[in-house]
Amino acid sequence: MSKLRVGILGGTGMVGQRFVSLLENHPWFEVAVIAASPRSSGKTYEEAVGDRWKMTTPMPEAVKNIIVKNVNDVKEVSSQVDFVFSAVDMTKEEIKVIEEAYARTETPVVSNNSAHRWTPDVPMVIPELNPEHLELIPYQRKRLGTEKGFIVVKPNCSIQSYTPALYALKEFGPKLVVATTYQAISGAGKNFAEWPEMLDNVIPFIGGEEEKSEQEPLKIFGKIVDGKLEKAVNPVITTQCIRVPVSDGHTAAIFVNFEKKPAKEEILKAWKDFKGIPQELNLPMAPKQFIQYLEEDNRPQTKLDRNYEGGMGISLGRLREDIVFDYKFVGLSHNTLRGAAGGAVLIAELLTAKNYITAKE
Ligand SMILES: N[C@@H](CC=O)C(=O)O
Repeated sequence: MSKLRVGILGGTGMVGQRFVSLLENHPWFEVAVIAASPRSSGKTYEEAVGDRWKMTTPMPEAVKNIIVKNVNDVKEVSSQVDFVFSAVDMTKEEIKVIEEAYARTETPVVSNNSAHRWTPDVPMVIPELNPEHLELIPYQRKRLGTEKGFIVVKPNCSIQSYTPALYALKEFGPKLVVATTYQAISGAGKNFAEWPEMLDNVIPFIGGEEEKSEQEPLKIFGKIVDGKLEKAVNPVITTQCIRVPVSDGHTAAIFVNFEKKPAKEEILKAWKDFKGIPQELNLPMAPKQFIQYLEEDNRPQTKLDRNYEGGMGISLGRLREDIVFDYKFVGLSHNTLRGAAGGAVLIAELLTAKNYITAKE
């Protein structure tokens, strides 16, 4: 089969660059269009990014001479792609409007943005956890008046270091969770050269992050009722989100109470055995082993473990009983791979495998 033609909206920013890197040599997808702000349009991708290339691997040759298009030229961009990834940098309201405009041109949109995460008929998906939420797509298409176009979003990066671990323990009814996240500076789209204040420093505030970290897992745990996603009531989650001087990798320290307290061995087995459709279908970006548990007391560590399974796996450690809660443990996930562009590419692979994304005639 020939590759599907992909557009990257907001291709010059950090997440956009991550999409460009991940799609180099992708077996199913190829970058056909890169779109960005009017400021960048008309320039080659190499010129538009200039010295702001933040990936550790070089810019792929195949994209250097692509002429960047204006992201607001929805019809023109849509006419040249089968679907788009959205990493646009606009206000929430503008993002809502532009992502729907793309969907209405019969172009599926896989978004890294938060704007549509609470739109009731827009699935917010971690492919291993809640692929059944894609069943919202026909309802959404009906609202949009489309046959093929729709929007699917991925959740915030912060929740990925603990939500899979809790979801894998669903049978024991996780009911109360306290999570403190230690978030890398790439989550703010920055590196140390651009944010020297972060060296030797910790900042105890990330705007809007605690609300997302508490609420978004409940949509993932939720169920579809009458074509709308109804969020779950449990687990009740309270968080503190802290920016730490780490380049990549979000860590979370978790305390949890269950309806039925499992034995430690049951938890370890549930994590080890947990897999989803991406593993069953052997999707190109899917980690073979989604969750790894590290026995050493000093793991997981960002430097050693963030790239586990190409940055798409979750690393857990330090599981032990607690004197206040049933258990506590530590989780780690790569925030710009599993937590951002990698998670979105995996969603697009799942959508393709399930025929929600197909080549335009
Ligand atoms: N908001 C997060 C980025 C994840 O999507 C952060 O600031 O780390």
